[in-house]
Amino acid sequence: MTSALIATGLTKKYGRRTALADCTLDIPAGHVVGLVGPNGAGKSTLLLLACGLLDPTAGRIDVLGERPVSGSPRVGFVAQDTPVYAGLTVAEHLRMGAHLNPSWDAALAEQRIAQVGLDPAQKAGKLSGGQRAQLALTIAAAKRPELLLLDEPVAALDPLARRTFLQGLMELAATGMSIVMSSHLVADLERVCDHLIVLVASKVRVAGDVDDLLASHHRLAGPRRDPAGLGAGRTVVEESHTAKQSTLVVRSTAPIDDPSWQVDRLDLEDIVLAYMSGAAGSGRVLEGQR
Ligand SMILES: Nc1ncnc2c1ncn2[C@@H]1O[C@H](COP(=O)(O)OP(=O)(O)OP(=O)(O)O)[C@@H](O)[C@H]1O
Repeated sequence: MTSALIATGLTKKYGRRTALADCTLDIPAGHVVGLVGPNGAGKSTLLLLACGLLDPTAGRIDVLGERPVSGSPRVGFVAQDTPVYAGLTVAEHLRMGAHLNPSWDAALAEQRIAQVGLDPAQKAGKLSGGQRAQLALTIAAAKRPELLLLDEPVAALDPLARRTFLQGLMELAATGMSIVMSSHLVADLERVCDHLIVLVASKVRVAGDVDDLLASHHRLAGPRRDPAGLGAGRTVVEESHTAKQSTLVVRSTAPIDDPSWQVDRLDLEDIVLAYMSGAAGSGRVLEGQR
């Protein structure tokens, strides 16, 4: 597996405030990767470090095998607040992109602007939040970077614009571009991402290919009991109990063959929520998994 991004003990402090603490992760290249986690988990900080707009306080980050350099033609970045120059028109943004980026794909830029219905003569300051997001994505994509980093790019988009945006992303991914996208909209991530990372308080709670995560996580419901009896090779991600019933979210590669459990599939959102909930921090690893 080649890596798009490797972080080792990565730490970023703003004065006395720690934004990212001792984060270690490995994001594979050639995938559309969803980065999810609660507010304040450190996702934006990680992406800013990855594109070289911030320097680490401690630890190390490598992006496409190199230390990040701000403005690298190999990495495109769309920040959370989709910054554009209010006084410049859409067409002027594209001309500036062409001027600044040696690998600028003018045909791609013009085709995307037409596809999303942006008026080239419109000043960026007069665009809606969603239109600004589309412009920012177009500029980042037309650099033809090897890695595109997107920080909550669809938060401001209406459902139709979101679908268009995500389709655009899938087209870019089909060209071989690696994409890492943070978002709280897990249903969207399930549509476009083939790899998912759940980051909670700077730590990876779970990471893996979406198909593997969906296949290996189950919700079990049955008469109340101690989950320790589940057997080897099963990780209890989340558990809740009433006087009579136990409900568990379990990661298991082996089938759950005890007929007293009702076993249900989970969607990606269920899995993410299980890892993000407080119980995930103490997820029990049953004997044989250690
Ligand atoms: N410029 C800054 N100065 C001080 N603290 C900061 C700064 N930027 C981020 N932080 C703090 O660092 C922590 C991580 O913030 P970050 O924005 O990386 O999280 P996030 O996972 O992207 O959150 P969200 O989902 O809300 O966007 C938070 O506690 C935040 O308050």
